[in-house]
Amino acid sequence: MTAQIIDGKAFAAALRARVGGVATAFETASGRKAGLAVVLVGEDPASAVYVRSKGKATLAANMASFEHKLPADTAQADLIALVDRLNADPAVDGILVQLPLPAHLDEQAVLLRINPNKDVDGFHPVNAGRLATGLPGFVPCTPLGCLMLLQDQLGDLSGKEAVVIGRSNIVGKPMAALLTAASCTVTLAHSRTRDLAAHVSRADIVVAAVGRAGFVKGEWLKPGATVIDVGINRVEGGLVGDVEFDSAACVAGAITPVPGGVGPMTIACLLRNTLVAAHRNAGVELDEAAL
Ligand SMILES: Nc1nc2c(c(=O)[nH]1)N[C@@H](CN(C=O)c1ccc(C(=O)N[C@@H](CCC(=O)O)C(=O)O)cc1)CN2
Repeated sequence: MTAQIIDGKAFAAALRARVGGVATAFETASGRKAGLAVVLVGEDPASAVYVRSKGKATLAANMASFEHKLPADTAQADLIALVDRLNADPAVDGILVQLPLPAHLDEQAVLLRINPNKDVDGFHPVNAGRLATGLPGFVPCTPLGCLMLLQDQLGDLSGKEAVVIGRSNIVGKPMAALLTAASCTVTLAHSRTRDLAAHVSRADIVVAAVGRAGFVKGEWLKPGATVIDVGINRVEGGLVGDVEFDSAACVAGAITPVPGGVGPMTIACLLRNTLVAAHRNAGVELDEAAL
């Protein structure tokens, strides 16, 4: 193995500490804590773990955490009514509805109901539009975390060839938009892409977000490429990413592990977005780029 391992866990811990310091200063300046409301519907075990982690991380960063746990058979109207109450609550700066929702609920309608200025997940189409057009808004946490890791690793990304594999609204599309804004030349590849290996072989940066264990092979990579693995696939023996780690680590210059790479950045960026929302809502100045 020759690749450097990108330690997302350590980077995320440092970001959470920085957010905690700024959150304390925010409380002094505004007379209240920044607040994050998290809504969990049902009992999906992985979602319950993520929601618990979010609550703990929020409190540890000196912000207020409001957890709303609803039964799996919650009606659409009741969930919408809760979102409306959170939209109107001045103690709540950020609202997050944990995904996936149970199948009977209309996810898009729920996400559309969140006030875009409290949409710290960055999933509302208004925030997607702001990202696409370079306006200030909220960027989805996982791609934002990937961008931070890439900039820490490579510095200026301008002119780099980047391939993003996966075109979801939550990761692939915003990731491509962020890399475009960072002046990369971006290919957004997906399940219908022909000769994916040829695209990947030209890339300085590969972001894999396809949701298929070990899908990207080491022999596809350009030697020295930086590989960001967004996949979290549960297989016998534990968690693996979308990249075949052992073969990729022999060719890449740097690679994120799974676990301990991109995953921890998701929650750290959620805290960051919540603190940004609090400053905007309270009219307290913040150097957002420095956070
Ligand atoms: N409303 C949202 N729902 C979901 C999101 C999201 O960003 N907003 N993302 C995922 C789940 N998620 C946070 O919600 C999340 C996933 C993974 C991790 C993480 O730290 N993973 C660890 C491994 C954890 C394990 O052992 O299972 C890692 O990769 O190192 C954090 C948050 C879907 N839903």
